[in-house]
Amino acid sequence: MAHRKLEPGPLVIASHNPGKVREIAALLGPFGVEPVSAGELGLPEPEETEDSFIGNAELKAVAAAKASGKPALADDSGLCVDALDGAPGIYSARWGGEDKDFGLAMTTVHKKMRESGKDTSAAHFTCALTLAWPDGHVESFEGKVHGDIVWPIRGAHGFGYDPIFQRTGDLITFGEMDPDAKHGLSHRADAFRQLVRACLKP
Ligand SMILES: O=P(O)(O)OP(=O)(O)OP(=O)(O)OC[C@H]1O[C@@H](n2cnc3c(O)ncnc32)[C@H](O)[C@@H]1O
Ligand SMILES: [Mg+2]
Repeated sequence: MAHRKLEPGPLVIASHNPGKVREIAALLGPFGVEPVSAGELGLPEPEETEDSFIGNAELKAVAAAKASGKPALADDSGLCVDALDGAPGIYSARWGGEDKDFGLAMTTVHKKMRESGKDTSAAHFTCALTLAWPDGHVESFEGKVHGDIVWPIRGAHGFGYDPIFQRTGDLITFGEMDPDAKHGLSHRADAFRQLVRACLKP
């Protein structure tokens, strides 16, 4: 079935994570949409009750589109560590606790790896992006980037788990990478390319 195209105009970024909102606004830069964040509109942060990245991205995008009456774009993403059977996965934000402390979350990843007898592990980031319209129509895309967990943490760029993730073939972590470079090769960039092809190009 044909994908629905997004018309130029306002687009709600249905995320309460300032790091993500920054990256998504940068990715949307060239496409003539006017990003406005859920925080700016005072939209509530829905509880993420689904058991998949796409399920939670759809839940967040549909809630924001219905509440605002405008198309909305949500991102559900996370770090999946092979040595931890894919954890933290969809619980990546929750490992930061109430204070959203990703120093704590990264230490927890390292501690659990050590407990399972591993000092290193392959890992990947996943990003599900959903565009939703006020009538309930959704378009969803999933992107990935593969790499390894490094310890100790390195770099102060990006957000979340960036300082412990090194993409396969790179010598620097996402935390050490220039933000523009990360925008070109991340899990979010991968999902975004699919979304652009399907919904933003005429
Ligand atoms: O749900 P919203 O409001 O968008 O914000 P959130 O931070 O709760 O977002 P998620 O529920 O999708 O949780 C994803 C978590 O995974 C981590 N994460 C996702 N993408 C990342 C990236 O590019 N770099 C580092 N960590 C990332 C980060 O810690 C996020 O908090
Ligand atoms: Mg969340």
